[in-house]
Amino acid sequence: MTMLTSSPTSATVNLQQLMDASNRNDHRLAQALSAMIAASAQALATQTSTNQAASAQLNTVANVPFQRFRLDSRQVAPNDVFVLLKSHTPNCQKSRDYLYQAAKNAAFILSEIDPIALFATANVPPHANIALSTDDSQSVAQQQLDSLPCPVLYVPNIRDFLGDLIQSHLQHQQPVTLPAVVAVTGTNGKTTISQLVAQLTQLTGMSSAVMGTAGNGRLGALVQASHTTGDALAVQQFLYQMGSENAELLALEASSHGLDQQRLQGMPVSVAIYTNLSRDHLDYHADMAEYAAAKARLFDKAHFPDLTHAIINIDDEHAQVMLDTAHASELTVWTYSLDASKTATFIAAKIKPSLQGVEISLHTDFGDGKINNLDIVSPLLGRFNVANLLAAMAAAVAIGAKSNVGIERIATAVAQLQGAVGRMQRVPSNDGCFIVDYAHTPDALSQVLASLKTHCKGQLWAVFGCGGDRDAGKRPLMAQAGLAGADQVILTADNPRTEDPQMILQDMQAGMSAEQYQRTHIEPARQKAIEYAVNQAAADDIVVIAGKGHETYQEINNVRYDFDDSVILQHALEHAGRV
Ligand SMILES: CC(=O)N[C@H]1[C@@H](OP(=O)(O)OP(=O)(O)OC[C@H]2O[C@@H](n3ccc(=O)[nH]c3=O)[C@H](O)[C@@H]2O)O[C@H](CO)[C@@H](O)[C@@H]1O[C@H](C)C(=O)N[C@@H](C)C(=O)N[C@H](CCC(=O)O)C(=O)O
Ligand SMILES: Nc1ncnc2c1ncn2[C@@H]1O[C@H](COP(=O)(O)OP(=O)(O)OP(=O)(O)O)[C@@H](O)[C@H]1O
Ligand SMILES: N[C@H](CCC[C@H](N)C(=O)O)C(=O)O
Repeated sequence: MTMLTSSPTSATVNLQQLMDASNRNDHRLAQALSAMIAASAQALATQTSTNQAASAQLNTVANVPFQRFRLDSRQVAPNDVFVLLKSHTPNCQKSRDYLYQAAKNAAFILSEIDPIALFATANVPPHANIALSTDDSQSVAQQQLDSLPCPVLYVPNIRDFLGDLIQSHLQHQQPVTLPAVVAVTGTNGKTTISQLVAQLTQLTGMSSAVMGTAGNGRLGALVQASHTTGDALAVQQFLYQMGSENAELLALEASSHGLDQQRLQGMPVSVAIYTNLSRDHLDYHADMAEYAAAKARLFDKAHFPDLTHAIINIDDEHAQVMLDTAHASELTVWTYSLDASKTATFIAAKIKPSLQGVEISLHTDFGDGKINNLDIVSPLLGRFNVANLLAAMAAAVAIGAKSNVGIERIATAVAQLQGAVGRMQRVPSNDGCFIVDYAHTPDALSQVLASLKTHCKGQLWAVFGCGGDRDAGKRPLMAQAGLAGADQVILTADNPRTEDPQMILQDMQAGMSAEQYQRTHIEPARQKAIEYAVNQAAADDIVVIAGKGHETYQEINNVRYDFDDSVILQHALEHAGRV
C-alpha cells in the first residue's frame, strides 16, 4: 500500500488539543472523543476506587504529547500512541506481548481490550487448587499495569471513532481537502466497479483514485497492498495522501472483513454500491445472513454519516437487506437490473454480447425530470459486466450531479472504459480464445462460463483451483460450478498458502461423478495445467484460466513465488506456435 512513512510534520499534539480543534471544526470527532472519554470513564470507574481517580487518569493521558498513531506494536517509535486492537481470534498472550512491546516506546496506549483482564488472565495458574483469588489476581494485574513505562487507557469502543481520530490528527498537522468517496461492496465485482467509477469520473473531468484488491492509487500506477480494505490507519493515511495529491474522488472496495472490523470508520463515503452476495468467506462469517449484515453496514448512516446515495443490484437475492438499511438511513436509493421486466432506476433493457464486447440499451429514470433511453457500447466481456457498468454509471451520475455532468456525457464515455487487469482479459492468439479471469467463487465461475458458453462454437475449458487458508466449504462448489459450466475442466493449485495442494484438490473432488471425472484432468502444478490446456484446446475452443487474475505471485508456505497467469499463458501460446 502507498503509505505516508511519517506524519506531515513532526510536531507533537495531545488529545485535548485535538478535541479543542475538533470542537471548532468537526463536531463529529468532538462527539466521538467525548464518547471515548465517557466510555473510558465508565470502564475505569469499575476498576479504580473513585470517579475522581478515573478522571485524573483520563486527564493525564489527554495531556500527553504524541507524534503518530500506530496500530502495530512492531512499528511503535518514541512518542507514538499505540492503539491495541483485539485479535479476531482472542489470544491474551498475543495481545499482552503486543502491549509489552509497544509500551517500551509509546507515549501512551489506547486499548480496546480491558488491560486488567488481560494481565489478570496471566496471573491465574491453570490448576484450580493453587489459583489466586479473583481479588488477588486483579490487584496483581493492577500493579503490573502501573509498572508499565507508559499509561494504558481502556477504550472499549475505540473502533467507533478510530478512523476519525487518525484523520483529525493528520488534518491538525496540515489541513487537506479530502476526496469524495464511492465505496463498493459485494462478493464479486468490487474491483471492476471501483475501477470503472474512477475511469468514468476521470473522463468527465475529475481527478480520481482507487483503493482495493488490485492496488491503491491512480489508475495505471497502482501500488499493491496487503489487504483489499486496509486497517484504519492505512486507509486514513491513504485517504489523506490522495487529498494532498488533489484527488477529488476515491473509489474504494469495502470488503466484508473490513466492514465487520470497522476498518473504514471515518471514511467520508457518500455513495455506496452493492453488487451481489454469494458463497465465500464462510470461514469468517457464521452464515450468509451474517455475511449480508456485514455488507449492509455500508448503507447505514450511523456508520457512514456522509452517505447520500445507495446504488443496489436488485437482481441479487440478498438485495433486500441493503435496501432496508438504505431506506432506514433515508438515502437516495437507486436500483439497477439486467431484467427488462423489472422496475429499476437503471435497466439494461437490451443486451447484445459478443466476444468483442457488448451493446446495451439503457433505460434510466433517476429523478432528473426525464426518462432516458441510451445506446451504449463497451469492450467489456461477460453479461455480469453489464451489471458492473450500470452500477458505475449510476455512481458517476450521483457524483457528477454537483458539477452538472449528465447521464448522456457519462453514457458516451462508457465506450472508452477498460476492464480491470486480470478480469475477462483476453490474451492474444492466432486461433482459439484464451482468457484470464479472477473468478475465485462458485458464482463468479458460473457467471464467467455461462457468458462465454454463448460465444463458444467448440469446447469450453476451465482451468482453476481454490486458495488455501480460505473457506474450505466453497471448494467442491467451485469444482461443480466449473463442471456445470465447462465441457473440459482442469483442476490445479491456486494459492495453497499453508495448506497441502493435494488436500485442497481432494476437497474439490468431493461428490464428483464418474461422468465428471471423464472430462476432468488434475494437474497440481499450475504452469503445467495452463500448458496442458493450451496444447489440448482446438481452434474453436475457449479456455478460461480462472482464480488468480492480476496476481503476480503464487503463495506457497508463506513464500510468494513469481507467477502471473497471463504471462505463463502467453509463453505457453508462443511455445505451442499459437501466436
Ligand atoms: C481474519 C482477518 O481479517 N484478520 C486480520 C486481523 O487479524 P487478527 O484479528 O488475527 O489480528 P492480529 O494479527 O492479532 O492483529 C490484531 C492487532 O494487533 C496488531 N499487531 C499485530 C501483530 C504484532 O506483532 N503487533 C501488533 O500490534 C495488529 O496491527 C492489529 O491491530 O487483523 C490483521 C491486522 O490488521 C490483519 O492482517 C488480518 O488479516 C489477515 C492476514 C487476512 O488474511 N485477512 C483477510 C481474510 C482479509 O481481510 N481479506 C479481505 C478481503 C476479502 C475479500 O476477498 O473480499 C481484505 O479486506 O483484504
Ligand atoms: N457483477 C458480477 N457478478 C458476478 N461475478 C462477477 C461480477 N463482476 C465480476 N465478476 C467475477 O468475479 C471476478 C472478480 O471480479 P472483481 O475483482 O471485480 O471482484 P471483487 O469483488 O473485487 O473480488 P475480490 O474482492 O475477491 O478480489 C471476476 O473476474 C469475474 O469472474
Ligand atoms: N480476496 C480474496 C482473493 C482470493 C484469490 C484467490 N486467488 C485465492 O488466493 O484464494 C481472498 O483473499 O480470499
